[in-house]
Amino acid sequence: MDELSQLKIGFIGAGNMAYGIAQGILRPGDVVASNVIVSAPSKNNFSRFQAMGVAVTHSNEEVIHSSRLVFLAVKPHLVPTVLRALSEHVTPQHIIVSVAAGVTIGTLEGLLPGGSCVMRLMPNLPCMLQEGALLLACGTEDKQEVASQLKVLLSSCGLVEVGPESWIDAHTGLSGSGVAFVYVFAEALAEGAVKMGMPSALAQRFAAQTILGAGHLLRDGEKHPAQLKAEVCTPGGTTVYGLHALEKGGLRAAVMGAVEAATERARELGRK
Ligand SMILES: NC(=O)C1=CN([C@@H]2O[C@H](COP(=O)(O)OP(=O)(O)OC[C@H]3O[C@@H](n4cnc5c(N)ncnc54)[C@H](OP(=O)(O)O)[C@@H]3O)[C@@H](O)[C@H]2O)C=CC1
Ligand SMILES: O=C(O)[C@@H]1CCC=N1
Repeated sequence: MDELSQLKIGFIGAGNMAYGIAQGILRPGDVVASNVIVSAPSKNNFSRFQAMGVAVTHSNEEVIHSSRLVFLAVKPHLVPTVLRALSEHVTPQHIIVSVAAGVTIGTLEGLLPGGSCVMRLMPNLPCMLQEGALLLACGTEDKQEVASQLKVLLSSCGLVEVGPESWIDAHTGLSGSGVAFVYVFAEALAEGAVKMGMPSALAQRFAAQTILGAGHLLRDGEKHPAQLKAEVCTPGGTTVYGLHALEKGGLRAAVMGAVEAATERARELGRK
C-alpha cells in the first residue's frame, strides 16, 4: 500500500459508517483529505464530507478510478447491484474493504473479477471519535500483509484487530450493534434516576459519564468485570440490592440474547 500521505481512499456510500471511518482516518492528519473521495446517489450526506475537505461525487465509478483503497459502505442488500455495476473497473491493484453486515468475502469475490483483493471490516460508530472497535478479516493468508498495513491506517479509528471471517458476525452483534445496546442501557439508567427525582438532562449526562468511566476502567485496567463489580459492592450496601434487581429482570440473559440475535441476523443477511 502507498504512504499514507499519498494514499487515495474512496468511500462508496456516504452514510453514517463512511463518515465515521473518514473522520477517524483523517483526524491524525497523515491521510490528506484531498486524496479522499466519497460517492452517493443524493446530496443528502455530502456537506459533512465537504466540511472535512473530502471530494464528493454521484459516480461510484469515479471513486473506483480515483482510489487505491475503497471502502464499500452501502446497505447490505445494495452490495450486489453496486459491485456488479463496478466490476469491470476493479483491478488487482484495488483494495476493496466492505463494511456491509453479513455479506461474506466469498459473495464479494463472486461479484468482482478474479484476483481482486477483497476484505471485510466490521467497525462501529465511535470510530468517528477514534474510540471504535474494529475487526478486519482478510480471508486468505496472501492478504495478511495488506491487512497489517490497513490495521495501522485504521488504528486511528480505535481498537483494531485482524481475525478470521468466522468472527465477523459475532463482532457485528458485540460491537457494531452493541453500541445501540449500550444506549438502551444508558437511557434506562437515566430514567431510573428521573423516576427517583433527578432532572432528566442531568441524569442523562451522569449516565453517559458513568458508562464512559466504567468503560475506561475496564479497558485500561487488568481486571475482569466481575472483579470491578465486586469492588463497587459493599456487603449489605446499595449496589448489591441494585444488582439483585438486575438479576431478577434478567439483564444478563437479555444482553447475551441481543448479541446472539444480532449475530444470527448478520448470518441471515449473508445467506440472502
Ligand atoms: N451504522 C452503523 O453503526 C454500522 C453500519 N455498518 C454497515 O455499514 C453499511 C452502511 O451503513 P450506514 O452507514 O449505517 O447506512 P446509511 O443509510 O447511513 O448510508 C448508506 C449510504 O449508502 C448510499 N447509497 C445508497 N445507494 C447507493 C448506491 N447505489 N451507490 C452508492 N451509494 C449508495 C446512501 O446514499 P444517500 O446519502 O444518497 O442516501 C448513503 O450515503 C451497512 O452495510 C451496514 O451494515 C457496519 C457497522 C456499523
Ligand atoms: O444494524 C445494522 O445492520 C448495522 C450493522 C451493525 C450496526 N449497524
